[in-house]
Amino acid sequence: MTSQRTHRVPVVLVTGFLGAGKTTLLNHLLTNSRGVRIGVVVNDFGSVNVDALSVAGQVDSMLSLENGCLCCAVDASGLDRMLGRLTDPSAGLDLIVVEASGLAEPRSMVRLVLASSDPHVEYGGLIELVDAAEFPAPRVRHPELDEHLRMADLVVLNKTDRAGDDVLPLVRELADGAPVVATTHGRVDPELLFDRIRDPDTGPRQLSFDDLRAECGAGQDHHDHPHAAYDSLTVTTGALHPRRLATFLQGRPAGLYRMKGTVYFGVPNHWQKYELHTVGGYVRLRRTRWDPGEQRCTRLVLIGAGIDAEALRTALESCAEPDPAGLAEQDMVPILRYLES
Ligand SMILES: Nc1nc2c(ncn2[C@@H]2O[C@H](COP(=O)(O)OP(=O)(O)OP(=O)(O)O)[C@@H](O)[C@H]2O)c(=O)[nH]1
Repeated sequence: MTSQRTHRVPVVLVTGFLGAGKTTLLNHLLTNSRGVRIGVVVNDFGSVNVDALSVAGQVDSMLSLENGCLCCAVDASGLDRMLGRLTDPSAGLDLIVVEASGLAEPRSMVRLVLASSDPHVEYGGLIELVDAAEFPAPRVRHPELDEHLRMADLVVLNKTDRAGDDVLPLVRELADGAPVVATTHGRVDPELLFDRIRDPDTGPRQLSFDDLRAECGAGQDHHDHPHAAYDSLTVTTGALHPRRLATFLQGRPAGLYRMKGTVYFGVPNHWQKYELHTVGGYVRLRRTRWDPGEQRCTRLVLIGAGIDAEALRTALESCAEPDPAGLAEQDMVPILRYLES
């Protein structure tokens, strides 16, 4: 192995539609890293990088980008600067994982990494996550998702606990020869990625010129990208009334595909921090702890197509409760049915 080789750090891209489980997979890799030192670049679509908050604390080095898609970068220099900081030998990292936003265009992401002028950067492959339960609906709206599967070096069919048996054969067919691994909660064998560090010959397949031909080339026209039709908004407020939030969730418009973030209820015996995730028809609430000194508040990112952002903001803000300590514990009942066991 030459000394130059030892200084090249594989950069693996993790892509997949909104809510497919990218952060979950990333956290799985980080907690099962088996001594492999991993740097992370997290890119979120909203103005608050919820994904960055979810992985913080577990990672050897993390850089976060928010409010826009990395794939929209006009040139590679922004990503290059970030990758340069992580691949520098002084950072001592073995692998960089870039978690794309759920609306990123994988081809553009690959091009950005391949175009890197940083001699330490080595393209490490594309992992495309598929939400086995929600896959059919976004696929109708975004036929390009089929193509994303064809480009991948590894397809992870996630959330198989929520899906029927018919999805795996379909995804295998669409993946066109790329390996497909069926999982729950992003629990892929980390060796699938780490092997590539130890044995570069098992690295990503070479993408052809056609694969990479600039769909958003010289003119950088992003109208074909999934995110062109999507809006996001961030709502920050105090405590939410659990019943009002439950009603909001039940009546949320179909276009509101994704919600994520932190909810504060402040109801007696429910002072904890709650993480809320909605993906299509799926709603989950997870009880967790506030960090020391963390402000007790609600902060949610909402992402959808054809949504009336201001109406949603008003509707969610009107779930606020100025005196949550005055509520009774049974007010939590309608919302607790979404609580993860
Ligand atoms: N039932 C089930 N839920 C899962 C599984 N994997 C992830 N989830 C849940 O799906 C929700 C979304 O997961 P994330 O990992 O945040 O998805 P993401 O792809 O990072 O989301 P975006 O960055 O917004 O695109 C969370 O509530 C996860 O706990 C799974 O295999 N089964």
